[in-house]
Amino acid sequence: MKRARIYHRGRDIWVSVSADGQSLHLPDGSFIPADGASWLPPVTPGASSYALGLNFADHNKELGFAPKLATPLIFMKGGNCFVGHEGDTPRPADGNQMHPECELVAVIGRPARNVTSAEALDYVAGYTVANDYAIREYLENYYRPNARVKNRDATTPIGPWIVDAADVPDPQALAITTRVNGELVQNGTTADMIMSVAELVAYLSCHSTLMPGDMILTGTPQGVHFCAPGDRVVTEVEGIGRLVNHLVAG
Ligand SMILES: O=C(O)C/C(=C\C=C(/O)C(=O)O)C(=O)O
Repeated sequence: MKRARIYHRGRDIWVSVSADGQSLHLPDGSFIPADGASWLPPVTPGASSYALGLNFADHNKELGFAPKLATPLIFMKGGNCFVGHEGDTPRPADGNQMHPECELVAVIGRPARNVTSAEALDYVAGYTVANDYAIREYLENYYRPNARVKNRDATTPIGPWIVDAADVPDPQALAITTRVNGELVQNGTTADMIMSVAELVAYLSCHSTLMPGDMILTGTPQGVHFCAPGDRVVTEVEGIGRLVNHLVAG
């Protein structure tokens, strides 16, 4: 099953999505086409969002970092940075080195505190896709993790929907791709994550109680490709969803 959040007739509502992703089932029992819907980020208001940087050895290598960091690079995302499927993302005038980062996102389903990796996936309700844009000019001379880069308004497209965990037999066996104006610029797999989804849930749950709706962005594979206003950026995680975003001047 898939669930999405849309803006419909003046209301912010959660809907179920047909298996083929083509229609949305409204709470009143009626259906509307998915094409043309006003997609909102499938983020629960008040939930926390954690993100992991440098979780793929090939991406770390292209950026000049060690293949594996001594400690995981965790940062937080505020609600302001999310924008839904088919949304616009502003690229600042001095952000010539802005690049998309396709990521699998795990959504927590029940409170998790000090859970083990072996049991961690039982606490995951579902999965979605994020494009955690980075702006390299803003990263190079600043400490990490960096809110100036990673928490800008509407710079993290997410969605289109959340797929139930029951429909994702192995979150570590999914292709991750990004296409910019049709050109393939990222082509990885969740199999190459340094910390798996289960290890991340367990690790984070030792520091913070993870609550229903909390999200974990799990990092991106190699493929730094600078984008410009006017670009159509499509990030996709196999079996989860295809997220479309439009870069605009900002
Ligand atoms: O891009 C960097 O230099 C590292 C970084 C974030 C990286 C990711 O989001 C990622 O690898 O998925 C940072 O904030 O410093």
